[in-house]
Amino acid sequence: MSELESLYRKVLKELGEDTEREGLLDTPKRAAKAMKFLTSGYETELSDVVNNAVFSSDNDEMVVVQGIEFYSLCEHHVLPFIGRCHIGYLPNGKVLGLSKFARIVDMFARRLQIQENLTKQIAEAVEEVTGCRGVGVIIEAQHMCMMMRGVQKQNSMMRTSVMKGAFREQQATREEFMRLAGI
Ligand SMILES: Nc1nc2c(ncn2[C@@H]2O[C@H](COP(=O)(O)OP(=O)(O)OP(=O)(O)O)[C@@H](O)[C@H]2O)c(=O)[nH]1
Ligand SMILES: [Zn+2]
Repeated sequence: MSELESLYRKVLKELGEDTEREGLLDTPKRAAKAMKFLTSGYETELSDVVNNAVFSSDNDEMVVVQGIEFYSLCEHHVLPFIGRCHIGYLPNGKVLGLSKFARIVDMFARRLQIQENLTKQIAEAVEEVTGCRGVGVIIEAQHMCMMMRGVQKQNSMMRTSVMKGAFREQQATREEFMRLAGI
């Protein structure tokens, strides 16, 4: 039994559960496996995710990848926050393989996070791998710690953004991004 598995067993016992009953026999193992997956971003590096899928291109117009869904865990309550991420960038001779945007999002989402930091880490990663002239990231998410417990608000949405380079300096670039991202 792994350390994580035995800790989950202890948690179940502390909650007053009978860990020997049929339905719970494999639960510590399953929970440990699930949590390892949900935090697998800690074992992932940007270079592995990108896998050299950066291609030369003389198209220097804005590229937007809209609506990348993600599942993360808030670092305060270890409860899920779930949402969508929109990424835009202005290439500077190099473009990134399309699927890699989603892989970058997952790499950072599968860690304990706050939404603001997740947004910033994604923007910095896109900037680092593409050397782009600017990048914008917007995340819209709902936090289970605010829905299932605590203040129990079901309909609020948190929207965070990070704008870098031309996206920060030029209003028109920022607006084009918002329009293409459907915000
Ligand atoms: N800014 C930000 N806050 C977050 C995020 N995820 C959770 N939180 C907040 O973190 C705060 C933690 O507040 P505390 O007062 O220490 O914890 P708490 O008593 O459980 O707070 P309540 O949720 O208000 O019951 C709460 O306001 C959460 O809503 C996030 O991604 N970004
Ligand atoms: Zn929380």
